[in-house]
Amino acid sequence: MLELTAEPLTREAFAPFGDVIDTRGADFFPINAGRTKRYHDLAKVETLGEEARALISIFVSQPVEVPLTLDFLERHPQGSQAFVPLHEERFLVVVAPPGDQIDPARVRAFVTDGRQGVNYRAGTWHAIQSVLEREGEFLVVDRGGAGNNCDEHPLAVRVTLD
Ligand SMILES: NC(=O)N[C@@H](O)C(=O)O
Ligand code: NI
Repeated sequence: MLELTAEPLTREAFAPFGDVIDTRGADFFPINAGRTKRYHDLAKVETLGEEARALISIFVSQPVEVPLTLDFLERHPQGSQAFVPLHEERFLVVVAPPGDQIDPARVRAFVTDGRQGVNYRAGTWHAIQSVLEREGEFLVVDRGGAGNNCDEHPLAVRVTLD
């Protein structure tokens, strides 16, 4: 069983796996006669393969128990997948770099601070949505289309919080 302690999520640490969606530390430009700050292009949406298109969904998730025990990670080879909390929900993120095998030494666990969202780049191995403390609502942007877009890889992981 791989034992991990979740680290606070940062853009830098998450860079090998995708993007952190957050206004803090991001550039913006004014639009709408200066009334709006556009935090532009915060994450790369990937929709690959046949009949590919971007989907916008809302996930309503029940909270996970901590320590979180996992027996697999999944990946979406044909597209990215973004999760943005709608009510400052915190969630756990367990990831491994793209590739056909998972190297346990390269698996990382993060905890978000409620304001952060994540965008898993296509092929990044990740745990399924794991909200903490209370029911969570997430805006999800991912890929629809033909063919398989979800692979599972067995992996036994136990994630604790500091
Ligand atoms: N299955 C599904 O749409 N959700 C998962 O991909 C997930 O990462 O939660
Ligand atoms: Ni997923």
